[in-house]
Amino acid sequence: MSSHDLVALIQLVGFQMLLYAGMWVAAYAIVGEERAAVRHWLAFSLLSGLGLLLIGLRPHGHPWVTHTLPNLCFVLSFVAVRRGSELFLRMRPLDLEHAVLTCGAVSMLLLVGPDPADVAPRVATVSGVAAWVLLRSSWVGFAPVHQQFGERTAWAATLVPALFGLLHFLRMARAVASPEQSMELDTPVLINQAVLYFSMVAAAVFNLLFLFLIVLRLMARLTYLAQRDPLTGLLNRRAMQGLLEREWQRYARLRQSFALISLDVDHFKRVNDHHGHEAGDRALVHVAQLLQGQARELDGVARMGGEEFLLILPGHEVSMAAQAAERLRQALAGGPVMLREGLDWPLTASFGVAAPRPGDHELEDVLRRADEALYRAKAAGRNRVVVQPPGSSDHEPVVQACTG
Ligand SMILES: Nc1nc2c(ncn2[C@@H]2O[C@H](COP(=O)(O)OP(=O)(O)OP(=O)(O)O)[C@@H](O)[C@H]2O)c(=O)[nH]1
Repeated sequence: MSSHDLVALIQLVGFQMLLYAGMWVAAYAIVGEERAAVRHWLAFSLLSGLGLLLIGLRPHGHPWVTHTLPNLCFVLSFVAVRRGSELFLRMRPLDLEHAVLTCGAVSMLLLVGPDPADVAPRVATVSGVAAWVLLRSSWVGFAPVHQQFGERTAWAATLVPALFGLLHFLRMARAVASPEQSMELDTPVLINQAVLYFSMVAAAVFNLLFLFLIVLRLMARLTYLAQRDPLTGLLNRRAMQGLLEREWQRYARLRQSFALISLDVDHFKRVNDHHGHEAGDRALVHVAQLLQGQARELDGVARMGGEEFLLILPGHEVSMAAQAAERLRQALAGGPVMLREGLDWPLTASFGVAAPRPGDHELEDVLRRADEALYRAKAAGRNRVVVQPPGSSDHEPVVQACTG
């Protein structure tokens, strides 16, 4: 490859990086929580693109601009890409290490200056930073990517940067071992061509993969939000409907039991009327936390609307569910809720418990009995659990526990 062709390749890679910078600018508007990471990746693409285009200006231009400045850009871009990835993967950024690396490399480059006789220290510095950042992030980043996005993604996200890091390591080793053979990036030798071709591939893999991972994360977040009640974070009615249908199918096909606990906070309107909607919200969050805290991992806990909640307990017979409901009732009634600083309020709830039984044709039969039991609990004076045991008449629920 001629010197002219190599410069053209450098400029091509530079423009490619600027294109990715444009992509991150466009992505910035939609990425929400990932903005901090995207800012770093935008800086990475911009700085490395700028550095490459400045190299493309050689032999014209001031040596500080065409020799030292590009290398400064590369050092900063490598640190930026690593910090962005740490933020994206929810790792604690290693800022002390970043600062030491940046200060050390920048001081070295400024100290050495653009003199053509000092190619080796410049190459060793930049390739050393690149090798360290790429190899170390691949090593440390594998586990979090694996945990969050799966094994194949982890290999894709770490193998290419690791190989690119290895290439930089070889370039650094050559600059240290035989400084006289060390060549700037625009010198047409094999290692420089390899670095440039590989950087095209690595940049494409990195930028497109991480854009894809951002989209994946956004989709997961949207799915999560579509299933949650915004105030309490519990499942919403729609998500609970899905769980109910799944459990009903299991019961209908395999006779695997499940039970429902329907509960409604007593005299909740008074909280709003006396202390305002915000205090009411605080009380609802308290109930939600209590229910979620007591539930098993496989139980479903939903806010069905207003001050009404529903729990589904897979594998539970009705008697076990009644005991669970009684525990919840006692826990709620056991202490007042702090509605705000200095304001405690006694809160109780009424509970209705039901489970499928022979003769049920559809899920609605069980839901109706749970609602009926709850209605009876309210009618009987509130703050109690009413159970409709399997086999009893729909119209004769049993008062299982009663206080208040
Ligand atoms: N703060 C707050 N209040 C809500 C919310 N959703 C519904 N409510 C209120 O919940 C109250 C429900 O009142 P009612 O249906 O009369 O029931 P209650 O006062 O709990 O009486 P019983 O159920 O008969 O014990 C109403 O005042 C609603 O405005 C909410 O998201 N936040």
